[in-house]
Amino acid sequence: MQTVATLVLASGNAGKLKEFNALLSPLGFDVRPQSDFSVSEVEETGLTFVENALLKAREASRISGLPALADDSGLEVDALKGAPGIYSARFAGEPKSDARNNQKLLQALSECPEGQRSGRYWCVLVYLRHAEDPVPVIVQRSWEGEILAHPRGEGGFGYDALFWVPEQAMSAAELPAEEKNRLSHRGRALQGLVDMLQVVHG
Ligand SMILES: O=P(O)(O)OP(=O)(O)OP(=O)(O)OC[C@H]1O[C@@H](n2cnc3c(O)ncnc32)[C@H](O)[C@@H]1O
Ligand SMILES: [Mg+2]
Repeated sequence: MQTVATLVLASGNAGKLKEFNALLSPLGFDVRPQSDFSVSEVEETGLTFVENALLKAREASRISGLPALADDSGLEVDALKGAPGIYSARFAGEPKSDARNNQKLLQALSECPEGQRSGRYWCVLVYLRHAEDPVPVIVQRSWEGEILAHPRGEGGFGYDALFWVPEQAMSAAELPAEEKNRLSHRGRALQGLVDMLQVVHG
């Protein structure tokens, strides 16, 4: 297949990289992880997903000299006033650990009854043509769900085993990968981004 574009993925998260590859490779994108260029993790100092995604994309593009795609995402839980939000990756502190983050989430909701455990994943994608691109392409999507009281399923990453998807009657970790990519915050944001790239950049 003809390569439509080469880009660097500004993420060190193996779960995200797997999902991006599955979605972008069939569309003809040559997707390179930022580790190929020894891009190190930037400090995520923003107060919004979009600021953090911009910081990540800019750094990856600056170091690699390629267009960059960054994802800043997280889980917003209503009963926790939106936490862990932009702090989802480091909810239980450093070093980042999905297992400890999940434990902390269960603990924080231990008194919260069924029916009051609503939440959503957010994904903000930023695409930069180059490090100083003044016209970033930005797409944000959410995915509604409920936080389970016990983990279910082995797939996905992050909080997926605790994220119940009512329409499918499964946790995100029980959904087949293609199904998660079709429904998820990241999958739908990426679809939106690809559509916008065709309009904005031809
Ligand atoms: O910044 P990069 O290098 O991309 O990797 P990261 O894991 O630090 O990524 P974020 O800063 O964007 O934090 C997002 C966190 O939100 C959670 N998360 C986001 N999308 C998710 C998904 O599809 N399934 C499960 N958890 C998700 C998960 O805990 C991630 O670590
Ligand atoms: Mg991060």
